[in-house]
Amino acid sequence: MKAESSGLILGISIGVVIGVFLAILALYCIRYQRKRAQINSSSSRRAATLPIRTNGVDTCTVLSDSTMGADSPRHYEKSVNGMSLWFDGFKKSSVVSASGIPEYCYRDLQKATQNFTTLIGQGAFGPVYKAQMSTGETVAVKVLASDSKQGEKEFQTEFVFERVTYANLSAPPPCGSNSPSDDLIGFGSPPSGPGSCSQVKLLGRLHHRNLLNLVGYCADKGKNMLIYAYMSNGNLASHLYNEKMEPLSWDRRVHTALDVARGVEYLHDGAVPPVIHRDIKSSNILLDQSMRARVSDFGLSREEMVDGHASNLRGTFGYLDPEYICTRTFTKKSDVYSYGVLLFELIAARNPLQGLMEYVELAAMNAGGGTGWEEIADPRLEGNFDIQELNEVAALAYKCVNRVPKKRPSMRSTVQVLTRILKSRHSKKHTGTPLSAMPEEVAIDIDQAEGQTPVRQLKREESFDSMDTDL
Ligand SMILES: Nc1ncnc2c1ncn2[C@@H]1O[C@H](COP(=O)(O)OP(=O)(O)OP(=O)(O)O)[C@@H](O)[C@H]1O
Repeated sequence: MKAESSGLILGISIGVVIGVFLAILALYCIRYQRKRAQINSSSSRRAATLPIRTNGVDTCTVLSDSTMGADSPRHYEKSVNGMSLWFDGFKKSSVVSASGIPEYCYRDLQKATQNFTTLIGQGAFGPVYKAQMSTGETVAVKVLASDSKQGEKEFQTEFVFERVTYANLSAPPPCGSNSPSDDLIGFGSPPSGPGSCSQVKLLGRLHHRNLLNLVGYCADKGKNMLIYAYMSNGNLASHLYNEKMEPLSWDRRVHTALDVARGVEYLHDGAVPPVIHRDIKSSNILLDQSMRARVSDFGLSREEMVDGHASNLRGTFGYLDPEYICTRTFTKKSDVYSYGVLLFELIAARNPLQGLMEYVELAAMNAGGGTGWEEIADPRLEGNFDIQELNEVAALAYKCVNRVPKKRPSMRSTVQVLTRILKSRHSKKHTGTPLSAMPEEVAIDIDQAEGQTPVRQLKREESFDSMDTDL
């Protein structure tokens, strides 16, 4: 009996020991499996976020496609390694430079522009050509005229953007003015030079649906060229002033005003460090194939010439903030002034160099209490506009051109006012219409007006980028 019970105890003990051993083994196996799974997933995540490398050159930044529309040379179809076709097509001839922007060789651009015969425009920088890349993408190539001092400066400004702007800021302002006001853009610390990572960050991060971004450049065989997304509907000025073109509808003009306001708002409040455009004007607003506007030439400024001599003033006469002319201090509010002139151009289709603002001042004497601005409306509109809306846009424009910079609204406020105008237009027209039933463009504008993507939270450019991809 005793032997029997001690055998039983021994059996139970052995059973317990084996059970515990098996449980420990099972736990160990589970933990091992989990760890393996974690290692696998983190290594694949790492692979997915590795910066683009082309020809062994690190880009320091992954290029965003957030600015790309249908006209863009980079409507990405991701290839296996995460690089776009845009790069793949040019692997042999282009490299992604240290600035993060792909560099192309002269020969390829010569071929793409049929030996530079496809002229589409001429600016102070030099001629602009339409180019058909071998991938089938269409781009615009700005060639720096070899005799153009302006162009050389501009190339430097656009390409070595941060360095030049910083240098401008640190120069003592002329006209006895004080150092730049708090309003003025500033860069935290001097960048370390061309090709540095701080420069990469600036150029690589200026992405917005309403900005025309640099998509490549060429510095080969003594030629400097800048490559941009091709905007098939040209510039806004030609739509306003070319009698051969269909006049823009009032509706399109308000949407254009909002697109531009959003692009500039991004430069002022979304970009880090903030950027002042310095040359907002209708010829710097380009229209894509769906007539959405993109602001071009941001951050650079041409020097105005007076009787063949450099005036020391950057920007374009007719759009220049009078306060800047006096103090030589350019602020965000100087951009707001130029934007106000552009708004009046949209309303009246009159060139600022041909007395637009004198015309506006005359009309302002009669306009008051939110009425009376309709007398300056573009005759080609043939009265096809909502009078109240036109008066609201004109009142906003008039605030933007206030002589006192502090009384001008911020670009963020202009975006809010314009979205409110669009919102009330559509609620008047479609009372009770759900947003989802409205045309996409309108729904997007109203969405943002209602703060579904609160701008205040979009201080960082990454947030603006993610907003762009929604557009
Ligand atoms: N990306 C583009 N897509 C289509 N057309 C373009 C593009 N870039 C420029 N153009 C055309 O070329 C013209 C000249 O452009 P550019 O930026 O060199 O000068 P601008 O802005 O018109 O004048 P300025 O140099 O005096 O400021 C533009 O007005 C536009 O018609």
